[in-house]
Amino acid sequence: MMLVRGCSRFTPLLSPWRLHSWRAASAAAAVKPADADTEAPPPPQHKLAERDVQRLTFQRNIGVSAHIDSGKTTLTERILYYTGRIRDIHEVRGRDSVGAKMDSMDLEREKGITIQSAATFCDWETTSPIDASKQKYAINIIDTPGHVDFTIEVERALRVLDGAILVLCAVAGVQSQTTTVDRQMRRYGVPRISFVNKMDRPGANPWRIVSQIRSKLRIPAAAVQVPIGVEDGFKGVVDLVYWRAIYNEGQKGIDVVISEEIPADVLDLAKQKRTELIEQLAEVDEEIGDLILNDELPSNDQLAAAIRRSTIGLKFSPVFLGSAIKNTAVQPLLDGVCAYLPNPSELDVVAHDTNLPISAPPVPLAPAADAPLVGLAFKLEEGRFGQLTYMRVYQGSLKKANLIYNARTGKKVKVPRLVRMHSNEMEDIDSIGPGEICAIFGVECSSGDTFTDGSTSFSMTSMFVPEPVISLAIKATGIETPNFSRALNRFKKEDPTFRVHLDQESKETIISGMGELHLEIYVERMRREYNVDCVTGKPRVAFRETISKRSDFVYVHKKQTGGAGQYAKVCGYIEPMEMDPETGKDVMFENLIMGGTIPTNYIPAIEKGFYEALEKGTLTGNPISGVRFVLTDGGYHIVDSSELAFRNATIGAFREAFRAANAIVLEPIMKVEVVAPSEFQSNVIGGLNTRRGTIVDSEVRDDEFTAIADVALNDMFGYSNQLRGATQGKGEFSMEYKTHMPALMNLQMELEAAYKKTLLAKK
Ligand SMILES: Nc1nc2c(ncn2[C@@H]2O[C@H](COP(=O)(O)OP(=O)(O)OP(=O)(O)O)[C@@H](O)[C@H]2O)c(=O)[nH]1
Repeated sequence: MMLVRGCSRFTPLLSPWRLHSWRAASAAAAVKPADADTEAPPPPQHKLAERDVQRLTFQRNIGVSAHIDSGKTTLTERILYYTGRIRDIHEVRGRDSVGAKMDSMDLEREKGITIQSAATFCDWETTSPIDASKQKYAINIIDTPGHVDFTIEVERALRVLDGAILVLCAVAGVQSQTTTVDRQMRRYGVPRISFVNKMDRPGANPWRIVSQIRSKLRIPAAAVQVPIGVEDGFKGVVDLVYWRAIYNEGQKGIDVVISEEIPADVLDLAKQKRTELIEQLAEVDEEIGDLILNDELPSNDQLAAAIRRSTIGLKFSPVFLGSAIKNTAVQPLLDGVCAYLPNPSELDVVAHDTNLPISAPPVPLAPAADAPLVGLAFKLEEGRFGQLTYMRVYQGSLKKANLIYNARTGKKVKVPRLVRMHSNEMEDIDSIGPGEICAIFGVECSSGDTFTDGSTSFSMTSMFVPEPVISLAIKATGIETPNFSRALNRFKKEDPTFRVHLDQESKETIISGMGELHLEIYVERMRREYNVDCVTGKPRVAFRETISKRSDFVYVHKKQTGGAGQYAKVCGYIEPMEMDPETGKDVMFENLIMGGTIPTNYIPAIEKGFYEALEKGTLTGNPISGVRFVLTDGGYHIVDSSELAFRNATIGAFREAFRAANAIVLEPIMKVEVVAPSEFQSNVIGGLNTRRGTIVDSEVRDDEFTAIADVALNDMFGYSNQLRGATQGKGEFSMEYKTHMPALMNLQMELEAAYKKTLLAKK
């Protein structure tokens, strides 16, 4: 046996090499799936210099994503330890009460869940024979939450990452949140390697998981390793590509031991699985396909190259196996990150030139250091030193004290401080190159803003933001201090899925979000971070209203009451609008007026009026979505027209047109996953049926079964109690937002009647 790595446990934080090597993710959003029918963008305008290529080749920007409790944080902790980034391993909910590095919030450590994504970076020298250079790879990692209530954290991480590790439990396999993460990875075109964790658990079965990846996630996949030992006896893996056995030894598995000798008891299985790997690749990779047709076998390097090509091409996912908690086979996974996931220059990233019409083709960006700067602010955090803005630099370089321009607002700002993040710690830096992630202080902006050096008008598409599904009335106990609104404003700014509004009728502050846990965490953070104790009302479903047909309007707002009058005329139509799958946006204002029938300085007031009208539908008082407002004509009066008059005219016009457009109520539909012992299957299915659930999938394995159903959120209140009763407390469920659907007519009528009653009571 040969001892390959007795890795130094701790590398100094500020190694000179690392100072220049922290890289980060790319606008994977721009990566088109292999079979996309859209035309490929033209090649980037800026060529990469040799030193760009050198730097980027050894750069990886990855996310770790999965269903709740799959072991993402535990895995990331090992990665940081083996790469020398942290001195010791601390467990999630560990007995030492320190907690994992990436769960830095007190609440995360107490609850043992990840709430916010955390970024860090490390270096890795791969053991893979393909890489003879022995140069270390710089890996930026974002650990994301698994709980669906914090899905925006996954969304924004994947928006700016180049590749991902999809973690799956070796027993539970593909779970509901795995399919959500899968969808998010597809949305942003992020190549992924799969990691079947918890191989030490009784009942671990990687082959079932591989087949689930193929059938449920519909991506060709094959194991690139087979396990040596099972469950408690799991002690290493056979690398099927380079045909070697890999074990962990030493303190917490720090030493990687590689042997050419494949243990006799797994030899047949390894041969069979290597053949399966080649067959799967032959389906998606031409070179391997041709070799097989000619009855030839690929060399190890050919096999590795094909895995890399097809993974980056989004046609394949190589599957790795391991046990993070038992410190087994994590290092080979890191080798896999370097070998099979792309570097920032291998992805097509585009921006839109805002000087050109929307229909103009996008402009390709290149991660060249001397190209004009293009960066995307993807996450905001309020810190002790002001706003901390996480930014991915896609093109050009960002330097401390530089002036940068916000493409949305046109504002010019100076970069006062530039840092790299290691969970909650920061490292000051002077500049950062393309393909990297950094954070800047003291720059006011919104999440999703693009920054440039002012020489271009480029703007990048933002991320997908799902609509809230649940809301609560909230108020401070005792006298309300300024901290109450300060906290709400901060949370609203940091998290686009957290909304706050004042209900004009009840005068209550209403907070909305992605689930009860999401809102609960914010209420708790108000108490801890702002010293504001709050009482909350009962959770309410976030219903919405929409229209089902086009409706034209010609509306004159006219008031003559003595003094200055008000006059404004707006003409146009509203029509149903589908959600943009890239951004989640489903409302739009369009101005088609030509020839100045309304002076251009009144158009923003009309747009504002439209967005104001969307806040409250006339049926049930819920927000309106799925509407395009098109302004085609209008009229004004030289003296009596004003911004206020046009705003009021728009609100009046919209309300009138809305009533005529067959307005309906929409309710959130949730994807509910229930896991329980098989003996309770009929109880559980019966329970879901009584809640008008539609069973979309079910699976029985060993003594356990899983049912997945679509159920209206309104019908889910009290489900945990019912499930407990139906399964003697042994059933578990999770749910996540799927879509909004028209509510049944009787529910709509009920909601309308209740709303009318509150309106009447106010009069
Ligand atoms: N048996 C076993 N348990 C593991 C393994 N990895 C993690 N766990 C346990 O699984 C639980 C969840 O681990 P985490 O690392 O918090 O999982 P996570 O995916 O980061 O969790 P969230 O971010 O809250 O979704 C913890 O109790 C871990 O100790 C493993 O390889 N084997």
